[in-house]
Amino acid sequence: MGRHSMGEADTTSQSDALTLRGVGKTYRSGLLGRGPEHVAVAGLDLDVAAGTVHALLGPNGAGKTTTVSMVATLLAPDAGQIIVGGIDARRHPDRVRDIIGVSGQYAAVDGNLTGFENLRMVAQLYGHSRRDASARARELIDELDLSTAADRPMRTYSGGMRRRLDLAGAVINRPTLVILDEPTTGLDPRGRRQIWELIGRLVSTGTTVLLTTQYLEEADELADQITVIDGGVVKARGTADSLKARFGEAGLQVEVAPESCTATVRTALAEIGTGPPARLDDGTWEIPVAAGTRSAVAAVQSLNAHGVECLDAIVSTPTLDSVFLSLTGAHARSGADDVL
Ligand SMILES: Nc1ncnc2c1ncn2[C@@H]1O[C@H](COP(=O)(O)OP(=O)(O)OP(=O)(O)O)[C@@H](O)[C@H]1O
Repeated sequence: MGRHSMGEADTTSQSDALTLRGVGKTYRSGLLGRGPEHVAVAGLDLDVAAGTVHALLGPNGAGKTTTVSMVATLLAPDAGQIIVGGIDARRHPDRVRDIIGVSGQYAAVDGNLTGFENLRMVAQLYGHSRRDASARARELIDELDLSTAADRPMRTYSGGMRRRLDLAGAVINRPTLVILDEPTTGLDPRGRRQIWELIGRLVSTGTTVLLTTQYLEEADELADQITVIDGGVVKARGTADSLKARFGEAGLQVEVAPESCTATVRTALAEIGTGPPARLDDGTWEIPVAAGTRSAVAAVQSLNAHGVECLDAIVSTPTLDSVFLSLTGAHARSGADDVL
């Protein structure tokens, strides 16, 4: 597979590929927009360095799709500034469209056409000659591992294949910024991993990726930087590790002697935890704690002081799930929720 031919972006510096300043969008419903207003995005700032993956992470209704739709020039912001590759998106949306690729627009162009025909058509819509369009379509079909299905009608494709074809459509014009709205929602773990690999390859060629996701492991795996949004505002931003360090809660798993009094264990653990202890089905206990191994020592001491024998105490490191929960009050999607 041609590792370095997929994106062929010309952004090699670490300058910003995308900048948002004070971007806002309010939806107005009712006749002539005179009904209730809904603020979907409010005063959003974002800086995405060239050649990196930036994930917008948030629960349902957080404002992720609205944000990327504005960057993709599919929706006009009411306020603020969006600069893509040095171009003001509100003033020059056509020029921005020339340098971006957007997912979700190509997979279902025509289900009766083959994957190859679909891609060739997309390339022709971008102005490539039929010959160049064919060559580019074949090249991407190889790179996206779709060769065996390339000459079958699209309607026979699995969800994962459609998603890969859609990604091919998004990169066919060699964009410098690729915008992917929930690129793996609904895919099984294998399909999800394939898309992650493709995104990794895109970025290794210098392309910048802005993606939205509700999956923590996706942001954790792919993103150089994560912006957590909820209710249209930024709750936090940083690398996965820095978010975990700042907002994540460590957990302590404790095993006590089987004959121990439940109420006493609860009391002893409550004294050292940062939240209520929970007794799991297998009889072990779990409790959120301030990060650090001292919590395990503190648990043993507290249990001993209450006359409870502690058999084991292990501190687990903070996960992005606890970050998500503490910032948005919602649990993230696990990825197993919505397999096709
Ligand atoms: N066309 C619209 N008219 C009115 N309200 C809208 C419209 N589109 C989105 N909204 C509302 O704006 C808010 C942000 O929606 P958006 O689709 O951007 O969120 P999201 O983070 O992408 O959520 P999801 O993960 O569910 O797609 C939500 O409360 C949504 O109901």
